[in-house]
Amino acid sequence: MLLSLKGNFPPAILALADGTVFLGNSIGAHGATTGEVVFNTAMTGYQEILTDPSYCQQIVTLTYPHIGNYGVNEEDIEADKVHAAGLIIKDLPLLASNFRKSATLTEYLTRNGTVAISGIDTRKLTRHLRTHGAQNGCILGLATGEAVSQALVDKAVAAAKATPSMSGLDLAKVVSVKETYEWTQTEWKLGQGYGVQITPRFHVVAYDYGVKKNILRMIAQRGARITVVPAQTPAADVLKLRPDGVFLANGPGDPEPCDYAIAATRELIETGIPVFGICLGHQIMALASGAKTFKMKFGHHGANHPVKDLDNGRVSITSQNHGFAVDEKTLPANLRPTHISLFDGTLQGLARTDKPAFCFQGHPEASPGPHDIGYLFDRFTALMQSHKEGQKNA
Ligand SMILES: NC(=O)CC[C@H](N)C(=O)O
Repeated sequence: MLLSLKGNFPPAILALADGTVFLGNSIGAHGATTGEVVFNTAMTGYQEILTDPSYCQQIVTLTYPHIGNYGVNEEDIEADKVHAAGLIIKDLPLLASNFRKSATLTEYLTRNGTVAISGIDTRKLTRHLRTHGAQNGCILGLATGEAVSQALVDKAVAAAKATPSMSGLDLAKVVSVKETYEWTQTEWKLGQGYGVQITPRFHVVAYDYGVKKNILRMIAQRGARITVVPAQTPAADVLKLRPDGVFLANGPGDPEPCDYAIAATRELIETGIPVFGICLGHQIMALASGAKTFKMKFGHHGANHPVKDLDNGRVSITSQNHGFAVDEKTLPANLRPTHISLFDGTLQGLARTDKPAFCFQGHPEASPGPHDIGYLFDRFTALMQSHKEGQKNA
């Protein structure tokens, strides 16, 4: 087998469950990893992508060809560790440079125990996934001095085939925080770093199904102190905290088996407290309202997805990361579509017609990605403001 070694990196094998095999170099931890192989088309933001808890048990292929050129830093993290099950890239530049750089991508992957492969024809792999759908895979990162053999290739294919399907997997409770905590950090500013919310106007309870830090920062930035609670917290415990609004986070896995989250959300929406859901939170809100979700062929993962706001016709370029979607045909009468994807027409946003509750399938916190749809956080703040005023006048 032909294999070009670059920068003394040992060989690595990428195998898909259908038996397709790619050879490359191991640029992270040595060992084996398995997961659903998905592709993300964002040009920047690999550190945010790797640390997004929604990628738990997924191996991410980045279609942008140069990954690692600005290294990693201590600030651009969406969780305290890498959650992606593995990384597949085309080219790892041997020089990484940025004023905030604290380590190289390889050092970071190795430190986090993340198996990663470079030198892959990611264009070919992505076309394969687009044609045949997302499928499970295995990366085998060999140790220095180890050689690729047919036995190792067979082992990688067998591991890919043995990986359980993402459908039916409840991973929200796996990645969720186990204890409640308070959050006050606000958005990052050049020269200042992250800020702190010291004069909150609202109290938000955020369900952690695998929450990205930048979502919490954007809510805090708009005047909220946040209590983050574990995924399985019952609605009654949340109500005891007397929130002005409830946030349902993004998260990994299939939304359908998250029965505890669906039940709690149904109860909370009924109380009339403003509720805002993002991604998995959007799917949970839809399920709690009586709609159904389905597994998409290869999902949406990128930072350039056009989404149309059906209320005003405005098109936003958005960040996306989901493999499931809400089925428009199953929407009950009190759930109205607010946004659709201009790539494939799937549902991107919903609002309850009878309660102050709305949700978005993409990622308005845009970390990484364009900030076009950040107005949804303002919508949540406005709902909390009028709810508070309504309570005062009642
Ligand atoms: N980013 C997310 O919250 C993803 C939601 C869900 N796990 C999906 O793949 O559709």
